[in-house]
Amino acid sequence: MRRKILIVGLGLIGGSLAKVFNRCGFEIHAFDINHKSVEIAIKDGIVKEKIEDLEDVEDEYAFSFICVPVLESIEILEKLSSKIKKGIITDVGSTKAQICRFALQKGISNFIGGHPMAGTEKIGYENSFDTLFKGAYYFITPIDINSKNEVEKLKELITSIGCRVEEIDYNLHDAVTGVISHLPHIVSAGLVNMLNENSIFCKFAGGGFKDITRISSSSPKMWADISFSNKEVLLKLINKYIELLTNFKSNLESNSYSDVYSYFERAKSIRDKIVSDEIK
Ligand SMILES: NC(=O)c1ccc[n+]([C@@H]2O[C@H](COP(=O)([O-])OP(=O)(O)OC[C@H]3O[C@@H](n4cnc5c(N)ncnc54)[C@H](O)[C@@H]3O)[C@@H](O)[C@H]2O)c1
Ligand SMILES: O=C(O)C(=O)C[C@]1(C(=O)O)C=C[C@@H](O)C=C1
Repeated sequence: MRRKILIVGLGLIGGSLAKVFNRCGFEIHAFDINHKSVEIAIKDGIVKEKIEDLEDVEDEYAFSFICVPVLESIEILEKLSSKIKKGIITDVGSTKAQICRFALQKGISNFIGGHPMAGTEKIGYENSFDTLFKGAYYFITPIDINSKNEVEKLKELITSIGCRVEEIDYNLHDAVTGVISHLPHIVSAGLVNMLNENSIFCKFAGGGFKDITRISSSSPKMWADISFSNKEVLLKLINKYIELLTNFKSNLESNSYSDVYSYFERAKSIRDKIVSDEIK
């Protein structure tokens, strides 16, 4: 008998997981408020069964993945944890402190937080693909009440789809992703918001602008949820970023060429190292 995986939220990430787990031989069942995406996935041969209502979920899944925007995830976890007692429940949300604290508070010991550091600016099942996670880092944020055996089982599953698993404390996770993912999305959207639609700026936007703003085509719901879910971290980071720009501004005002040069020189050296480490 094929082992079963439940996916709640069959969008870009849920759909990509469904595709890779189906390829690995699991039987996939799925629930999404957008029933169409599950129906298409059944036609594609990716999903075997559509769950009509989360109240009807049976305790038959080895793994259940919550793949909805982060502010929706807690309610889903609350519902699933009242039904699923034998298998592991995990999520893919971009923030981890809020949901892990909730699981701790409610004593949901079969919940183990997760987060793949892979994605695109596209939304929905129609843009999902089975190689999205290949070679990507995948954070796992266990809590004290998890069984070590179950944490190992989740790590094994994630490794089997080609990810590099990193176990990390949930607070540290949110501090790190605040810097390398959440603040960059806020900044990128800010640059785009400086323009007006159809303006001369849009017409002439070149490679540089398109590179730094690609991620601004991402889901507004996903990013509004992340911003509130990681609010305390982001408020501090935004202050730091304002300070950085303020320093740059005063160096420019005072014609301090060497300081302005150093701003770009430091950035180049760090960015070049990130890219060269990736190739190794
Ligand atoms: N997109 C990325 O780059 C990326 C990367 C890593 C993690 N994540 C995380 O993955 C999660 C999903 O993001 P995505 O990119 O797949 O978004 P998406 O918009 O492509 O998919 C979300 C899906 O969840 C469904 N949904 C929304 N609310 C629901 C609910 N209450 N019950 C059932 N289904 C619901 C939507 O209909 C949609 O199909 C988010 O928590 C996000 O933070 C995203
Ligand atoms: O490549 C992109 O489009 C992404 O934004 C992916 C990205 C990221 O910031 O790196 C976005 C959010 C996730 O939680 C993980 C990955």
